[in-house]
Amino acid sequence: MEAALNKPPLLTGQYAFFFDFDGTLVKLKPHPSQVTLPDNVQHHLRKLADLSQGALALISGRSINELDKFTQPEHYPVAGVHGAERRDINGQQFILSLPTNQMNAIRQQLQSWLADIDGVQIEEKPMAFALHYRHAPDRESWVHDCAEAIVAQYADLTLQQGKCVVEIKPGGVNKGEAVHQFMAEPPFSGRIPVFLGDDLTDEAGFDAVNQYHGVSIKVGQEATCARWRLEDVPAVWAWLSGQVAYFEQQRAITSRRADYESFSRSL
Ligand SMILES: O=P(O)(O)OC[C@H]1O[C@H](O[C@H]2O[C@H](CO)[C@@H](O)[C@H](O)[C@H]2O)[C@H](O)[C@@H](O)[C@@H]1O
Repeated sequence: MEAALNKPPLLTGQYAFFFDFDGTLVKLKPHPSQVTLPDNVQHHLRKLADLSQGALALISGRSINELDKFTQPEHYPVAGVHGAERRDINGQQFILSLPTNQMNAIRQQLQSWLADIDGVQIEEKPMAFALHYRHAPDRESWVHDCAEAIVAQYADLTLQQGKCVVEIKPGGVNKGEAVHQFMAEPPFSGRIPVFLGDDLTDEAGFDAVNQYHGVSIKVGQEATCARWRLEDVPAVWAWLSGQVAYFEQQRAITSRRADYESFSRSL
C-alpha cells in the first residue's frame, strides 16, 4: 500500500457528487449480473441528489441502460462505458458510437478466439467490449493478447484495464472528460466536485476532480492519485448515510431559522 490517506472530512459546502458503480456503490461479485444496489443505499442516493439540487451523477464502465436498471425508477445524470455515452440532467444523450461493421468484425474475432474458453466472458456494450477473466486467471495473458490484437487494427480504439477485466473502448473517452463535461453545465457547475471510485478507470476522474481542488476518494488500498481513502463498499455506504444526515440537519436548521425570522418580523 502507498502512503496512508485519511478518511474524507465531513463535507459542509455546495458539492457535485460523482459515483463510480462497481466496487464503489455495489460490492464486486463473481459475475456482472449478480450485483445489487441495496434499498437503503438507493434511498440515500436519492436524498443526496435532492439535497444537492440534482448535482449527482453516476460515472461507470457499464452502459447507461444497465445502470438505469439498477437505479430505477430514478434516472440520474450518468456517464456510461467510461464516458463514451452520457446523459445530462435534462435527459439529453451524447453518444460516441462505433460503426456497426466494426462492432460486428470485433465480435466475430473475439468469439473465435475466446468463446469456448471456460471462465472467460465477453460482455458486449453499445460501443465497447469487456473481456472478463475472473474465473480463468490463468488465461489473463491470452485475454490481454486478444484485446491488444483488436486495438492494433483500429486507430479509434484503446484498452482499459480493470479488476479481472480488460476492455476495448473508443479512444479519447475517460471518466475525467465526463467529469469536465458535467462540471461545465447546471446543476453541477459552480459546485465543488466529489468523486468516489475504486479502479484504474477512476484515476482519470480523481485527476479531473483534483484540478478543481475537489474531493477525490479512493475506495480500497491500491495506489491512487485520489486525496482521501475509504476502506471498502460498506465504508462508502456509511459515508453516504453520514453525509445525508448532516445535510438534512443543516436544511432543518435553515428552515427553522427562516420560520423564526419570519415570526419575529411579524411581532
Ligand atoms: O466503472 P465501474 O462502474 O466500476 O464498472 C467497471 C466494470 O464493472 C463490471 O465488472 C466488474 O464488476 C463485476 C461485478 O462485480 C465483476 O464480476 C468483474 O470482475 C469486474 O471487472 C462490469 O461488468 C464492466 O462492464 C464495467 O466496465
